[in-house]
Amino acid sequence: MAVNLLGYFSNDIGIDLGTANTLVYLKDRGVVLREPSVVALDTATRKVRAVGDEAKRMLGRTPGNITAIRPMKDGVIADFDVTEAMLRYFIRKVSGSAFRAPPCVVIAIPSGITEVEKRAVKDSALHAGARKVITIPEPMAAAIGVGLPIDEPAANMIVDIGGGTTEIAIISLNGVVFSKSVRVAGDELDSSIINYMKRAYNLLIGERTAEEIKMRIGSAYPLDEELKMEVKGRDSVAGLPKTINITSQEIREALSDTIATIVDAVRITLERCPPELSADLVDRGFVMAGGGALIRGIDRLLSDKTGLPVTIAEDPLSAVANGTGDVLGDLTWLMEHM
Ligand SMILES: Nc1ncnc2c1ncn2[C@@H]1O[C@H](COP(=O)(O)OP(=O)(O)OP(=O)(O)O)[C@@H](O)[C@H]1O
Repeated sequence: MAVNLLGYFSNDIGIDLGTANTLVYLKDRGVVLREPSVVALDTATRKVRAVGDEAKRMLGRTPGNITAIRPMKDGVIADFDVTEAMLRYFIRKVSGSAFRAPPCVVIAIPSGITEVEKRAVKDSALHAGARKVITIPEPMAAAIGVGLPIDEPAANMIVDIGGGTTEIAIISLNGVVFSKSVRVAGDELDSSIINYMKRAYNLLIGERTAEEIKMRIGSAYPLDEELKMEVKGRDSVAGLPKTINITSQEIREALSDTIATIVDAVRITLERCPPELSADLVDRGFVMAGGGALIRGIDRLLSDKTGLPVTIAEDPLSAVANGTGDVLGDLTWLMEHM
């Protein structure tokens, strides 16, 4: 067991409390938990029936007495009690009986969050069993997690496309020079697919099917080899189950408006960048993180639209969690800089 800089024996943890997924990083061990941020509740008593993977399988498939919800919506806490129950479940799951003392928890939060929302996240973690809670802005954690040299007097730019929010930041000398957070990301892409299927084929599909379509054939840029997929849902007119075949070209078109919003946010960030830092970005470009970085061709599209080199992080889904884990080793740095 490690001794941290505050002098306690602990198994301190870092948490990426995401709208889509929650990741927990255990000090000296790495990412030990990666589960959907979903909770299934008993509709009448609001008692928690399942959390994480098990609850996600229930989304859209629950009988009347169970409700499966995502307590973090659009990058903020939509349901405090349920978020707290979820955090408690995850913290207990990674700690088991291993913690001799309650852990110090570093939580990454969206940069656009209000003070009230920030307080709510901290309180949830404290009630969930943390000894001390320190928050770090998501893009800062992502930049650290992908290994950008944020302490240098030079522009380090990160674009993190998550489930509920896209976070863009330019960091220099351990500080955020400019950041932008838009509540448009993976979930909005799923909604675009749901709307398209309804409009074009009278086919009603659920969130999980839309996400699967996005992952299997979604793209932001023409593909060398276009893809096809069979989709099942309910015909909104006949009311019966129906199967149709769709192409990646159609889905690209369906996603285009939402992707354009993300591109605009990146451009606005670049327009606000001080000139010396803009000059750095010409060569250094920016790094993409978050699950949205895995949309085929998004790096190419952003590179075309900005004229900058774009790199996708090696493991984009773990970037924020890895960043919270990296700073666990130096909590005094974190307290001085956050
Ligand atoms: N291969 C893939 N292709 C396209 N999208 C993907 C892929 N894998 C994951 N995603 C999407 O990435 C999103 C989740 O990313 P991530 O886990 O980084 O978000 P989060 O941290 O939970 O959300 P936020 O940062 O908004 O709080 C989901 O919308 C998911 O559908």
